[in-house]
Amino acid sequence: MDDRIISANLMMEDQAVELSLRPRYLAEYIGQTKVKDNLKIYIEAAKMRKEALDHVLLYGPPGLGKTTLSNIIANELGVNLRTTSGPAIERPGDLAALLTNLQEGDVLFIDEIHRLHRTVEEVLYPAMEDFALDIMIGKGPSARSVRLDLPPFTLIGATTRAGLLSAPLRDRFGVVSRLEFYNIDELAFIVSRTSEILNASIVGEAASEIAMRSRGTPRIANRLLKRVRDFAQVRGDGVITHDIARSALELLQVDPKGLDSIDHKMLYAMMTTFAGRPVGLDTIAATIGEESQTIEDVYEPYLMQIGFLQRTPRGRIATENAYRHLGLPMPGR
Ligand SMILES: Nc1ncnc2c1ncn2[C@@H]1O[C@H](COP(=O)(O)OP(=O)(O)OP(=O)(O)O)[C@@H](O)[C@H]1O
Ligand SMILES: [Mg+2]
Repeated sequence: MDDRIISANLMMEDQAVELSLRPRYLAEYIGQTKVKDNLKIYIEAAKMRKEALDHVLLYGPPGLGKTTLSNIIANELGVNLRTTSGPAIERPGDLAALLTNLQEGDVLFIDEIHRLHRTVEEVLYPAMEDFALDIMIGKGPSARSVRLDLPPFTLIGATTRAGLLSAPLRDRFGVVSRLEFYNIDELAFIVSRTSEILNASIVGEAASEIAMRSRGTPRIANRLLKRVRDFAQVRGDGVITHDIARSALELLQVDPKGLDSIDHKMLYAMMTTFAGRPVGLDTIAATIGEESQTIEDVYEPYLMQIGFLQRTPRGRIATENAYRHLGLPMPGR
């Protein structure tokens, strides 16, 4: 079970509050400038032509704002948004029902689109390409296929694993956008914005402190802020000062780079047990008791982003920066 405070995955405690924290328009959506600037133009153009926006694929690590952005796109277009997810669509008929209920220009959002069943995916091809639904009528030799027209619509697919998408599906998206980790300033801005919505007062340094430890991820920033706010309420007078933020984050065992005890354990093992030699993903997974998939999709991207981990053909290695961060000498130096 993934219950690390620095987990980018959606946790129970996030659910209630995330809805109220979600920016509703592009102007409120912080960062991701390139993605935003492109979308702005495509949305404007689609509105001018009174056409459905091209299909959009959003990919990137969890918690960076894919679901949020999909909601914003529908809002900006002024259309309805229908939300579903890959694993939730069990049969082709389920997808057909969703598609036939769309109105012209609507957005259909499919989260975790890499987990669509093959048979369902095949229904999606003509729907995306020709706004058509091919339905089989009858069985056996007398079976025939009938084509049903669909209203023009926009499919937005979201995935943490673009590499798992089949080529025919990927090729049918006109807009493919990769969301990046946020920088400290952007995260500090998000933390301040969230504090305002939560009616909590926070000083600038405290917002930056939380931002630095949020692994480039708004979801983590918001979660850390909520925990720190609790400390400020119980230990202080409610104001989130720099001192309170720092000591709360220390108690939560999130270090200044956003690493927790499990990251430390993993890096330590790589540096000592494996003496700096390349280590395979599965070995790392066994060492820290986490699934390989989770490490690869969620934890590794950030460690690579901050230059603590490198992938080599023979396995993962910790970098000099990582040794320095943990205060260990690099082997052979
Ligand atoms: N650009 C942003 N500006 C402000 N807040 C943001 C931004 N992006 C994300 N957030 C906040 O982070 C939270 C998580 O974002 P969201 O649920 O959209 O991530 P996601 O990429 O869909 O994650 P997952 O991969 O788990 O589905 C949102 O509730 C929102 O409050
Ligand atoms: Mg999401």
